[in-house]
Amino acid sequence: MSHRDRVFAEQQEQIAAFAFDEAVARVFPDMIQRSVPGYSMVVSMIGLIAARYAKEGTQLFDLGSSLGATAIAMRHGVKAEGCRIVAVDNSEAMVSRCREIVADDSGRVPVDVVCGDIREVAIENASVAALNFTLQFVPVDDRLPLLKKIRDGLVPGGALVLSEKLAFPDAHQEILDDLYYDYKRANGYSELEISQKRTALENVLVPETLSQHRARLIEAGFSHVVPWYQGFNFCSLLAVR
Ligand SMILES: C[S@@+](CC[C@H](N)C(=O)[O-])C[C@H]1O[C@@H](n2cnc3c(N)ncnc32)[C@H](O)[C@@H]1O
Ligand SMILES: O=C(O)C(=O)C[C@]1(C(=O)O)C=C[C@@H](O)C=C1
Repeated sequence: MSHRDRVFAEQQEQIAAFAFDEAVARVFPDMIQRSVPGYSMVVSMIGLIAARYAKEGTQLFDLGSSLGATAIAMRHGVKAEGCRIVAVDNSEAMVSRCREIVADDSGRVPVDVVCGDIREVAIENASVAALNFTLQFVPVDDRLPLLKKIRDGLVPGGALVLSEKLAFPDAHQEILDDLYYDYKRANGYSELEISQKRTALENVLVPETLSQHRARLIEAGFSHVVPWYQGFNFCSLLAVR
């Protein structure tokens, strides 16, 4: 059941740092759908990417899986035999709900839902990995080691999908921010909700520019970095080993 996101609807005296806690997990499908332009489309396209890149007998990783939407899209996309999906998140509230959602889903590919830190989990024999709006929450200094680990765990020709909120170096920032807040208003968020969530996300969600992402993926050892989606200030890149 999807509950309406009212997490920032009431005036808060002190705005705590944004966390993927029980209150957020409860409303997450509604929150992310109303907050990330193109979210559903990106998730379903990851199903197509998984169909193309998954190789027989390999693992697919959904890193920062929340309620498992991306893992489930991969599960229904994969055509190769003998694959297994590993969904990892360090929020217990997300993981316990994710396990129920995965159990209720009809897909046949095995999905392991792991409660853990993606910086610590072993990535091996992988043909596909997704960081779908997750890397932006990882401390900046930990991003390159994480991407190197993913790159090293991918089989040759394997792919990473990296979806992120972007920062822009110039006037594009204001143009896209204005449109992004219009998107939130059009989805029923009030000015109070928009501004309180913005404060809560400061220093928690740290966006970087497209060129920073591209340079770091190349430094991590990926051969090709292909931007395939942008909706206002949100994008998705396909990085191929
Ligand atoms: C925006 S949500 C991801 C949405 C999800 N990938 C999807 O497609 O629906 C970010 C998730 O990353 C998780 N996360 C952030 N840092 C993490 C870390 N270091 N290890 C594991 N999970 C992390 C959060 O708990 C949260 O559930
Ligand atoms: O609401 C915002 O401002 C966002 O940046 C969206 C965003 C995200 O990109 O992850 C932030 C937190 C929630 O996980 C859902 C969406």
